[in-house]
Amino acid sequence: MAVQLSSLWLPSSTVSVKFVHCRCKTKLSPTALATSPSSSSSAPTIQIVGGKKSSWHGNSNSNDSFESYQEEECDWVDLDADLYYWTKSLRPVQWYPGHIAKTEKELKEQLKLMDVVIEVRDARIPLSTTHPQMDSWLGNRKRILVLNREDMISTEDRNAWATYFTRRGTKVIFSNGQLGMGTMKLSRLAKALAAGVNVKRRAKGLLPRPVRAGIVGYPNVGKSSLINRLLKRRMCPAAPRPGVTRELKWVRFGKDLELLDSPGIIPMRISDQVAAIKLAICDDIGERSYDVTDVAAILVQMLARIPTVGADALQKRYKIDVDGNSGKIFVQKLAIHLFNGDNHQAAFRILTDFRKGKFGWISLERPPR
Ligand SMILES: Nc1nc2c(ncn2[C@@H]2O[C@H](COP(=O)(O)OP(=O)(O)OP(=O)(O)O)[C@@H](O)[C@H]2O)c(=O)[nH]1
Repeated sequence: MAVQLSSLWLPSSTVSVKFVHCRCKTKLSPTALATSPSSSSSAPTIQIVGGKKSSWHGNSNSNDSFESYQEEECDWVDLDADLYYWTKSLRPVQWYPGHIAKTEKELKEQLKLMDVVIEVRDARIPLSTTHPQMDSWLGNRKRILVLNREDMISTEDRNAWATYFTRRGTKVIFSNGQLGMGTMKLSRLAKALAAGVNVKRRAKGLLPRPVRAGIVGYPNVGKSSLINRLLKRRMCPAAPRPGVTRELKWVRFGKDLELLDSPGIIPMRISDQVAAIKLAICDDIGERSYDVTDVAAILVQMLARIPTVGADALQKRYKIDVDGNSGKIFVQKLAIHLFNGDNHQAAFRILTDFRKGKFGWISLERPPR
């Protein structure tokens, strides 16, 4: 079943099926039992590893590494299953402003002109930041996958995703749209992939033309920043909120590459609400589409369970215990403690802290196995 799931690239919520086959070495925690839907079978132990280094490959002690690797994998599978239940009762997150509908239509037209398509995703949530229709839109078109915000995940996460995509035969580049890492490699790869275009043109007696590369992806994943970094000029509007780019725009990079910046597109209806909540946590969807308090509460519950963060990190930062594994109570307590009872402000603080990396370099997804 796990093989089927990974080959279908199903979103994390569906990975819960794998749990059935997983021989977890987890212990029951009374607090998690009281609140966690999946805990009726076994609730994972909250493992506090701390620091920036991800526990993806377990600790350095080789005797323990395989066991801890398996346990942590199980923790993640449990977490994905619980996330599904946590999000079930919430107001669905949906965001489809007018400019996205317009872009989707125009982009399909422009795709015909592209020699290569560069799909940008958020490295913290690579599975949740791909459009379900992307494969059908692109067909056999040459394609490069960029996992941007590489600075926001650990080296171990990066290696795990690199292995996962490489095994699937997908060309993947990690980039940093703020500092420009990966951009030169991206332009070289785009030109190399599309080199055949001018070979064909020459054979027909036509003059060579620049390679056309379209940059597509979800909102706020860093598409415009990547182009600006590559051009070393602010040619495309970029800002820390989704939906800044409103128009398709072709820009020229040197003599032989043309890039299309496009507004972020997401589906009209997001059926996977676990993915939607992750988009909200990572600020990859318009803020009006979700309840900040609900999203922050879920983030707290996630962070408490993520091996490299844990309840201790939350306690240390806010001086508040994660009681009964309830993120909502945590937000309310923080509101009383720091914001005169304003839950919205407290929730916003937690989300902002996560987005600024105050809890370390955290990927919210793991490659399916
Ligand atoms: N930490 C970090 N921030 C980044 C990175 N790339 C982009 N950003 C920031 O992310 C925010 C969004 O970047 P944009 O380039 O506007 O994203 P976009 O995909 O064009 O967004 P839309 O206009 O919604 O389509 C900006 O504040 C960037 O500075 C990165 O690699 N790391």
